[in-house]
Amino acid sequence: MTLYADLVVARDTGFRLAAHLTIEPGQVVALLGPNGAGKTTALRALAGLVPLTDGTVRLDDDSWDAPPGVFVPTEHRPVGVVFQDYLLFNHMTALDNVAFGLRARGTDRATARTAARQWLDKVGLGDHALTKPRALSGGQAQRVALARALATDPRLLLLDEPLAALDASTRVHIRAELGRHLADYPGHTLLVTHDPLDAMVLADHLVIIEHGEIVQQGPPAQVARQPRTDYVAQLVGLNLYRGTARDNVVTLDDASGGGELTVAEPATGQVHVAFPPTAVSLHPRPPAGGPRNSWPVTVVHVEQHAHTVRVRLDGMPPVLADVTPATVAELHLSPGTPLWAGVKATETTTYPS
Ligand SMILES: Nc1ncnc2c1ncn2[C@@H]1O[C@H](COP(=O)(O)OP(=O)(O)OP(=O)(O)O)[C@@H](O)[C@H]1O
Repeated sequence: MTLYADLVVARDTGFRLAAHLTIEPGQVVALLGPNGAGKTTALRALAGLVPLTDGTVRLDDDSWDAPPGVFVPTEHRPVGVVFQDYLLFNHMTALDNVAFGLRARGTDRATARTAARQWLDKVGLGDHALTKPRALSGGQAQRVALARALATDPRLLLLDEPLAALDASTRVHIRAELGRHLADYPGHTLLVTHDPLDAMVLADHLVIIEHGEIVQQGPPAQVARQPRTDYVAQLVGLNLYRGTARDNVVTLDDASGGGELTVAEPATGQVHVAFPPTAVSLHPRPPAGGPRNSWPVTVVHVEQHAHTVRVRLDGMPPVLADVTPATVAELHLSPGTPLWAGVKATETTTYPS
């Protein structure tokens, strides 16, 4: 059951979205792009909140939009949406908010409330069933919105900047939790976000749009390795690993390339470690002094962007480094050059995975 979307939406402001998306069952596709690129328009077109000007949206043979003949309104699409500001009803309890979607689809009151209670338990809010949204924290409100979207058993889950309203520390936890729910969700997910970290951690496939058109797509690691535009290079330029933390040392998984990193914040258990390519320094010999990580690497690829050069290096772990053109000349960087990579522990961010 593939979701096919050939989205064409022309606005009278002159903006035109023309993007082709496919999402497989269980897949999480992240749609990234600068302000005004057309991300929300794409999400709204899938939800049936904006009709297509041309193209089609269909789930296998079930057509939802195919102008001029076919348009299935939102309430008749098997779609769950989590909006950035959650759009919870303030006069209703958390339970009634979650039950609402089911009631709107014709489920009787008792069945809707039973299902809503189960979903609140699943997102860890069983004790807050009778709380009204204003008395919930941002993270709790986000979970209610997710439970409401999932309670209707949608085939397509649409998440519009689902973590944007949260403060940084809550965001870390809710991101990990959302990742667990998405891993269990068998349907198709589209995540619209500005945040490359959300996209890299939560999605299997990135689609980047600029000016209404797709400029690049692929698995996160591939897009990060081979960005095609400056915007993409800046956006996804993130070294991201998984491993097991014990105090300040993280032993990286084989899938992340192995090796060990010393991090600033002590942690235990499974974690992600991230740092930007600008935090990586390159040296001809092992760098001396300071609380830094250093390990031997070999240059795989050197790519010039507008103001920096991105260097892809193999090692344990492999790493991306952004350096100046002067450094490229000074260190004679070309594929095969052996070097040492250095990253200060204080430049790393660690969070539970
Ligand atoms: N209801 C509307 N009527 C006409 N034009 C619209 C409407 N909504 C959005 N647009 C225009 O469509 C274009 C794409 O907007 P959209 O909100 O989809 O971008 P976005 O990538 O989601 O941006 P942001 O990250 O700022 O939310 C913009 O030029 C915007 O002005």
